[in-house]
Amino acid sequence: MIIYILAKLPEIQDRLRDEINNILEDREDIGYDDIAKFQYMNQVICETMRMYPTSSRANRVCTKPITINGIEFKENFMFSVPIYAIHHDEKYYPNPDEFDPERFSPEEKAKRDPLAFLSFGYGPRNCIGMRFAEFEIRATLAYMIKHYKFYPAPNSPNLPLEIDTRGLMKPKETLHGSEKSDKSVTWMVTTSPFK
Ligand code: HEM
Repeated sequence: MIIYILAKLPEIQDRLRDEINNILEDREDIGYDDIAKFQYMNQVICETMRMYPTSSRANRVCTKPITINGIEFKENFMFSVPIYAIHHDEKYYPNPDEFDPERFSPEEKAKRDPLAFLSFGYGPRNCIGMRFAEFEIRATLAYMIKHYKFYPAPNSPNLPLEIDTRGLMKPKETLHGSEKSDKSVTWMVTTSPFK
């Protein structure tokens, strides 16, 4: 999904590439210390996960009765926290269908309730693989953006993508590869070696 978005938004892709090249310079290896410096990349990833959270909801069971904002939760009540709906709530994210990594600048983030971003869930039962996933995504993205430039394939749907929120998030439309594809073309975007 993130590569698709970057193919559609070349200015953001170029800014991200500048950041990666500034930090890695000519090095091929990507270390833990580098990952912590990828501020703009972090913003791009968070904004992708805001618009297209992998899980559209998190489920919980009420262990003791409680009333919150006038809503009574009885013991053993099952309920869902609507991640997708919260991530698209104008109250937290004005113009929510626009992809804007600036929403996750340190200044903007500090103004927002941390519970307005729930891609990995929250609390003692949040995603156990979060730190691993965060590292893996950043290292993979740094390598891909450093070495390739991504373009949208013909007939690729425009942003924002319509998504199916049943179960794990997926686009409603198939993201087609290019008909002129060669070995360097992925299933959803055309690529060309960057150097
Ligand atoms: C982008 C990648 C990932 C996303 C967006 C994601 C998202 C989530 C979400 C939303 C939850 C539910 C949290 C809650 O209810 O508060 C969850 C739970 C979980 N995730 Fe992930 N996850 C990712 C990667 C991973 C990886 C790489 C692993 C394992 C290596 C993993 C293992 C788990 C496990 C075991 C749980 C259940 C935790 C529990 O019930 O205590 N996840 N994840």
